[in-house]
Parts: sequence; C-alpha cells; structure tokens
Amino acid sequence: MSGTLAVAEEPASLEHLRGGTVVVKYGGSAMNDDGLGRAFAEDVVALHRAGLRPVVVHGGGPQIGAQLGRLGLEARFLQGLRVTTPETMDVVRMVLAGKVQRELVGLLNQHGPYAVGLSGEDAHTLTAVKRYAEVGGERVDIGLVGEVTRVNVAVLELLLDHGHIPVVSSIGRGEDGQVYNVNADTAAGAVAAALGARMLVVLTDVPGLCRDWPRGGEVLERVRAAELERLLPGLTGGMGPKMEACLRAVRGGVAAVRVLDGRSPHALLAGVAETNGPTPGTTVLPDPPE
Ligand SMILES: Nc1ncnc2c1ncn2[C@@H]1O[C@H](COP(=O)(O)OP(=O)(O)O)[C@@H](O)[C@H]1O
Ligand SMILES: CC(=O)N[C@@H](CCC(=O)OP(=O)(O)O)C(=O)O
Repeated sequence: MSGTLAVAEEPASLEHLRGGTVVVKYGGSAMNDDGLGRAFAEDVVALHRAGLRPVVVHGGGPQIGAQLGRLGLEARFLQGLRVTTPETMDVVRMVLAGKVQRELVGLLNQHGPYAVGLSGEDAHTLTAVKRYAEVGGERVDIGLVGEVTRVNVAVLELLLDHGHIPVVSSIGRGEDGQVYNVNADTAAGAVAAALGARMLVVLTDVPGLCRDWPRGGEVLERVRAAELERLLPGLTGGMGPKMEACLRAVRGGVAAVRVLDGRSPHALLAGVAETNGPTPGTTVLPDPPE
C-alpha cells in the first residue's frame, strides 16, 4: 500500500474542520471490496493527519447475512432492522466485533498506530434499551434490537486526545448487561450527537437519498431537518433507520450530515473536503434559526 496519502493533495480544503470531530459511518454494503477498504482507510488517516478528529462507527449487515447463511440461520428484517434472536446476536457480535472491526483496524493501522477497536459494550461505549418495530400502529417485538440511550463520550475523547482513531462496532449494552444489536446508522448518529461532531458522514451503496425510490434515481442534494422529518414515514428498507439517524444527528447539534456513495473510491475525502464543485450525495442540514 502506498504511504503517500491524499491528504497531501487536499490540505487547504480541510482547514475549516481542523480540530473538529467527524464521525464516519462505514456500511457493510460499501465495504465488500478490498480496494474500497484500503481507500477508505487512507481517507480516514488523511483526515486524522489534517488535524481532524475522525471516529469510525461501522456496520456489516451483508457480512452478518453471509455468516448466518453459512450456519443455515434465517435473516429477516422489519423496517430495516434485523430480527435478532439470541442465536443471531451471537453471530452479529462475532462478525462485527470479531471480523469486520478487526479488518478495519488492520487497514487503518497499516499507516501507523492509530486505530483502537471498541465494541459498543467496551467501557459502556454504547448503552442501549430494547427497541421495537411499529407496524400499523402496533408495537412488534423484533428481539434483541437496541436503541442507544447513552454514549460514553469520555472514553472516545480520551482516545482522540491521545491521537487515536476509535473504531466502534454497533453493539450496545443494556443497563441489565444484556447485549443488543444496534443498527450501525443509529449508533453513528448517536455517537455524532453525543460528541458534538462537526460532521457525520454516512457511506452507503447508493448515490444518496433518492427521490421517488425505487422508480426515480434523482438524488436530493440538500435537505433540511423539517423536510426530512416529513419524508421519513415514506422511506423503506435500510434508508428508514439511516435517515432517522441523520435527522437525530442534526437535531442533536451536528452541523451537517453527508450521505455519500461509498462504492466510489475516496468518496469520504471528496465529501468532507470543501471544494468548489458541487458536494456529492445528500447533505442534511439543521433547520435555519427562527
Ligand atoms: N429513497 C431511497 N434512496 C436510496 N436508497 C434507498 C431509498 N429507499 C431505500 N433504499 C435502499 O436503502 C439501501 C441502503 O441502506 P442499507 O442497505 O441499510 O445500507 P448500508 O449497508 O450502507 O447501511 C440502498 O441500497 C437502497 O436499496
Ligand atoms: C438492528 C440491525 O439491523 N442491526 C444491523 C447491524 C449492522 C448494520 O447496521 O450494518 P450495515 O450498516 O452494514 O447495514 C444488522 O444486524 O445488520
């Protein structure tokens, strides 16, 4: 792997974010390719070297699905959330904290002693409560799915202050010690809000939030919180929890969220850097002040 990073080409354009925390959600659908993984790691390290404070929160839905398949276990989703039995939870934990996170930490640490992997369980990084789905106004039990209620900001700040890049797996720990499967977008949104991040970047496998999905492919370039709130009930599949997390992030004080196509190499650096060209993907912004 090349030791020369794109940061050398982009220093000025990251100046406005120097010293600021940027939370990056790396989704399973955008991490199925070795080249993309390497480019992603280069971009995160470039942000770090440019003086930003990146935090990675990762998913691994397709990788969990593949492992469930190998074990002959069923994969079922309701409103973009995986129905999680105790048996499924074991697989989620093993794949996220034991495989995907390790691979990401390994890629980042090819550049230096930067990345520290954490499961949301570690040091109570993510505290969670059981989350239900809602179908036709009825609460539906989807098993060990969690909603984040608290983030241990101190442990993340400690790592950041010492020049590390935290890499957090989207697993939550209940007050009762129960382990929960947290959607990775939900986890990233909660971490970004708790850290008061300047930006949340969500890398996925589509060009952004598309209008009229799946018929039209037109990407919404910019959406304010109030408009996104109106769109939320109409969103399907993984886009539901994703955009809900983006909304919570901006309502929780994050200045901007960018939903970007992670299938394109170096999408992260291009999306964070302020260039003169149009910003790719969908940008979610808070409502303007009254
Ligand atoms: N309005 C929409 N715009 C774009 N993608 C959408 C939309 N509604 C649903 N989707 C689906 O959401 C998927 C992204 O969510 P998800 O599968 O959870 O991705 P990730 O693994 O990156 O978190 C897309 O691949 C697409 O199939
Ligand atoms: C509750 C729930 O759905 N959890 C997700 C956690 C991983 C995830 O969100 O990964 P992606 O970001 O790659 O989709 C799951 O089990 O697939």
